[in-house]
Amino acid sequence: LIFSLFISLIFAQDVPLNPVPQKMELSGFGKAPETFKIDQQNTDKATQHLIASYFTSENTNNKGLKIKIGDVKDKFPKKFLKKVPSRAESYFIHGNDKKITVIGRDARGTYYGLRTLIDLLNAGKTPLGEITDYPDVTARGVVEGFYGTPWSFNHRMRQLDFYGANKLNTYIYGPKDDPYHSSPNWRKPYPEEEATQIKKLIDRAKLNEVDFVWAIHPGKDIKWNQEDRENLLHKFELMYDLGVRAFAVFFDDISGEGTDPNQQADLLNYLNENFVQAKDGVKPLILCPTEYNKGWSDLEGGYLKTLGKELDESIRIMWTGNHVIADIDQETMEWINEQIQREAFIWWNYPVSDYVRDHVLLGPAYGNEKSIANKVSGFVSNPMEHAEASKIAIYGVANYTWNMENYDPQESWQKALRKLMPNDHKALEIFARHNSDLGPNGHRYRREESVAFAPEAEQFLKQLKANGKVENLERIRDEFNAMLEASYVLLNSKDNQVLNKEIEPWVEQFQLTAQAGLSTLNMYSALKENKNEDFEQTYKAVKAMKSQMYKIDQTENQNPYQPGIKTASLVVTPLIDSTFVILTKTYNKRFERNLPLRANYNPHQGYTNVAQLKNQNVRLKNRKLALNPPLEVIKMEPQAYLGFELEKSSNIKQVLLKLEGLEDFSVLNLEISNNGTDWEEIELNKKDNELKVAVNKSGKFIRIINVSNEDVALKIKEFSAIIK
Ligand SMILES: CNC(=O)C[C@@H]1[C@H](O)[C@H](O)[C@@H](CO)N1CCCc1ccc(F)cc1
Repeated sequence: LIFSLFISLIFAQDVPLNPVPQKMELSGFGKAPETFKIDQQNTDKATQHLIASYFTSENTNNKGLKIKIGDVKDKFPKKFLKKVPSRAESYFIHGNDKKITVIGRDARGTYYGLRTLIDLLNAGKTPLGEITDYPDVTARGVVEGFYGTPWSFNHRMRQLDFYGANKLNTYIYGPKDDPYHSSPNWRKPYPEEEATQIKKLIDRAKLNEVDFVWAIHPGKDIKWNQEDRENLLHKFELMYDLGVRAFAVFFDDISGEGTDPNQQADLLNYLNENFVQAKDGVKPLILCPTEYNKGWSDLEGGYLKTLGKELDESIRIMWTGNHVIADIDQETMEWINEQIQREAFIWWNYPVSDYVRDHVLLGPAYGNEKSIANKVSGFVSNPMEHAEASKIAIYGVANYTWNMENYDPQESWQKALRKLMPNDHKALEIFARHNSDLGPNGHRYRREESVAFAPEAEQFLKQLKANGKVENLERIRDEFNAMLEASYVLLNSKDNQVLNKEIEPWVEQFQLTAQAGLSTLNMYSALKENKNEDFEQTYKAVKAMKSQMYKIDQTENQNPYQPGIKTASLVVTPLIDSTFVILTKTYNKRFERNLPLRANYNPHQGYTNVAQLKNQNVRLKNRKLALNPPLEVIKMEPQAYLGFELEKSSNIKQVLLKLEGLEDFSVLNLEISNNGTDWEEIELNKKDNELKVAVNKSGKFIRIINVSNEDVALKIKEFSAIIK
């Protein structure tokens, strides 16, 4: 065993076998010859296609190294046949300098054996000895189940090829925003064009030994009656006619009638009897329950217990873990499997980013325990809307689900980067290691980021705050330089234009971040040498970079949820912003200057004569300019005012005001102005303290002003302006 482990270690470093096989007893490798002679037994279409695509007239002839490939039903030496593991999709390879034998337990096993052999041949090697291999998890792959722009047809075709190459066998089609998957059109057939595309996807899936699972999401408006039962059956028939042979029913993220577990179970059992069992070649049904995580399950209600009791045992039940976004451990599985009386089918909500859309999640796929292989009936990843970038995590899931106990997140991550960008993987690594955390979010799910750099950043800030001098300036500068250079290599790389297109805005933002970092370090040096002109010059440069970043953040990736482009948000960006403020504060104090401290660029300022609110921050998000609501009570003397100064005169669409603690609202006027001296009052219905005022006038200044001759005390819950 030690020996075979030793070999597998060499293997792991030396030949990126996707994924790492379970067991290899090799005396080493042969040098792959120029030509081969293929002797294939009754292989299936996918294997024939793979053979034809790799062994061409270029590299096959009668004198070539023999490769005999087939499955356990074919004629092979007994001593080999008995070595083929009994599990589905397993294979056995024997190689010496005369001949290579590949035997699959079944068609898919043969295909995977050939994939492993081709990985070796691509590395110029042949196996000398034996490889015995099988998947740890039955269903392995991806559920396209996110909110946002569904993947394109071309991206899906690429994904299926990636799954075939990495032994993933499941792709569940369930994009939340596809109207024919969900309400209102789940009852309707796909239009001609989409139907044709689905047919092509199914054929491509077959050629990659991937089950294309078509999911329906009827729960928002399903009626528990015969009509809708027929509607669902009819839609499944239509999808069957397109070639779908695996089906799922999602009841997640719904409320109302559709959530009834007895009705859900009856429907699924009905579909199972009248469709799955009635037709040939259809895989077991998959259900995504309404209570799909422990945080949302109401035990007294008995929802999960009901499903566990009522649902035919062949039907898989999906589960995201102890929370909507959660990593999976032993305890998670023991709890849910007991509830539903079967092994749950894991829906891992990573690297999905539809709740942190301004971030890309490019880090290692880590956090799931390695002891759960026989506790799950499936493990699929819900990815980002950025299909190509999601491959980094998906590659990790491929390794994790095939050979779980040997899974190494870091090693898989490095291999994935090389798969995606064979030449410029180093640049991608530098970019990816600073683009992996999600930032603060409602699910409180976080990832490591800038791991190696974080201690340096911490030390730098600590010393800068303590005594204005730092010892690791060079190491910080090196990282910013590496980031800058990586951004140019990435933007210029020909390795993977599809990936480039997806991450380009983030790479541009990353480039500006690196430049802002380097210039902030120049501010540090200029301050230390009292080169005040240099300091102010490089200060201006940083502000200029920040305004460019702001423009990217306001124009790219605009969506109603988390618009914009955030990069390196956990360690690098905070380091730069904090350093910038500390240095500017020090400079202002030392030389009696008052350079604005705000690191982050915002063209609009607060505008007030209330001392309390001098530096009250204003936030611009998606055309909405909001005052960060001050928590304390504000005292406004007569003629005191509070509001905004815009970068330039703009159309002010609407003003929103939520105030508290005001008896008589008439003391305040809402006014706008183009020059800060001539003010125009905007009519307010001064009775309620929650106001949405349509303005639709252009102005550069917006304010509320105390027009009485009494002091006014009030609390501002919201004061914002919609600018178009
Ligand atoms: C297994 N099914 C899911 O995970 C459903 C959805 C989508 O798949 C989405 O991609 C994912 C992560 O954002 N889930 C979160 C949904 C949380 C949510 C839903 C409704 C709310 F009101 C608040 C949060």
